[in-house]
Amino acid sequence: MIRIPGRGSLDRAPRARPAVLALGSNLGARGELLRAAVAALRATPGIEVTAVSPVVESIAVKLSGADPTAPRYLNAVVLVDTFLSPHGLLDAVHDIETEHGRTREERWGDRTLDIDIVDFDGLESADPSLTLPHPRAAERAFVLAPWLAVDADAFLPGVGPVAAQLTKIGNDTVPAEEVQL
Ligand SMILES: Nc1ncnc2c1ncn2[C@@H]1O[C@H](COP(=O)(O)OP(=O)(O)OP(=O)(O)O)[C@@H](O)[C@H]1O
Ligand SMILES: Nc1nc2c(c(=O)[nH]1)N=C(CO)CN2
Repeated sequence: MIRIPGRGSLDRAPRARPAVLALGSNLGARGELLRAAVAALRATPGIEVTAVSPVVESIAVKLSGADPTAPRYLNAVVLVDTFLSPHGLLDAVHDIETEHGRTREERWGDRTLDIDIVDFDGLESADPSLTLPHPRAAERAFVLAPWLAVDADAFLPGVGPVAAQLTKIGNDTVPAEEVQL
């Protein structure tokens, strides 16, 4: 069968899709690393950074629970519009992590830079290589609080409004006003 595209599809411009990225760092020059990550996102073809949240600080959560003896984290959320596919965006953020010294020895271990995809245009996916929305975002005030700060109407697919979810779990972050991204 020969498929003849309708006029609409020939004229339709590719659409940039919104995504929500969660950034974290608890090793090295944490603020500098987050700033460098935002610059790298801005420099990536196919990504437009539309908002950068305030920075928050919190105790490191390890697999064994909150660990006050580990270096504290700085976290922020970056909103983007992107022409990349979900996996294309994941590859791009992995490249940025690697360029900034990220190593993977231990699950939830200390790290120079972590960038997670919290939401990609409301998609839901159970693919382990890219689960959407991020399966642990709803339990992380260090994700929800900065996200809410840049989008009062933020909504987590399958969960609901971020404002209500943050009230439910409690906000254990503190503002890190001295760090500007
Ligand atoms: N939404 C997502 N965002 C980022 N990575 C994801 C996502 N869903 C699945 N992954 C996969 O998770 C793998 C491990 O990611 P990473 O090392 O950042 O985990 P982590 O930060 O230690 O833990 P967590 O996923 O709980 O934040 C990645 O290689 C990636 O393929
Ligand atoms: N406070 C805090 N704890 C964490 C964080 C994080 O970003 N902030 N990230 C983790 C794995 O992604 C594990 N624990």
